Amino acid sequence: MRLRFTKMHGLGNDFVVIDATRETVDLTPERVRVIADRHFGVGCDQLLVVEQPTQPDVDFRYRIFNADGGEVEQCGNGARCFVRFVHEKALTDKDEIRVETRSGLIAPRLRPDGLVTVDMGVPRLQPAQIPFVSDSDAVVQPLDVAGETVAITAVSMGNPHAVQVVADVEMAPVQAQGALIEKHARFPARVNAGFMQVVDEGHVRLRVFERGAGETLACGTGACAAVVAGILRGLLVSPVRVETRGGELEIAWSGPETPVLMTGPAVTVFEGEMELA
Ligand SMILES: N[C@@H](CCC[C@H](N)C(=O)O)C(=O)O
Repeated sequence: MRLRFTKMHGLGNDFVVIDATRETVDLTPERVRVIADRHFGVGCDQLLVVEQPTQPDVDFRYRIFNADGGEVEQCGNGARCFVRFVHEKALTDKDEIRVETRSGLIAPRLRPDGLVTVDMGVPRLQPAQIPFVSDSDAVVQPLDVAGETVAITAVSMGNPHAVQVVADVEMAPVQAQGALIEKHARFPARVNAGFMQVVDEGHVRLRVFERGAGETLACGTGACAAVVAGILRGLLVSPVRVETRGGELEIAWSGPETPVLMTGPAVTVFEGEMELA
């Protein structure tokens, strides 16, 4: 199978994007892993597939696969790249697009300055919605990680996040602890592990160990979840500038039962073709 793709990134969180609106693309977890492999394939953190919608009044369906081959519910940086992709491929001329994802509808908007704002939906905070095994719905909950108690806030942006506050994000045990939190038994669907340093009430530094991809240069849903956690903990006031290793996002949230708005860039790097067995 010959696969045409576009390589894109949002703040260095990189994607292979496939247009499946006109032809069916037969993706297996093994094929996704090969495409995402940085030595034997194209290389990416996530693979994004753009399809025709399955629901009325929706423009597209957008599917997301982690580098480990697993299909997931949501991807914030991917949502911004998705909008740029459908414009560059002339699949639509709408600036405001309604998109079906595994976890519901999102509404990205391409702005005149080239940045993309995405309505990422209302964050889910009840343990069962995340899913997180807990008898309590307290904002801050203890999590035992290899004998150490870590204070986390569990948030779903469609996909699950465990956010902790750290003194210095550059010194945080992102690799070692992130890998343990990702597969923690209290997160039955696994989880993205966020490490957030609060600089002031409108500015944080963030690193995320992503489920199915390891640490990435930025995580859009991770940024949304971190700001939600920070506001719920009384540490932040919307809007918040989120500094990642790959660049900055602005995240706005007016509080429970309101959607999170994420604004940031999306970049096309190159187009290519790959032979898939
Ligand atoms: N990089 C993404 C999130 C991709 C999915 C995530 N690894 C998961 O498994 O939930 C983003 O920008 O949000």
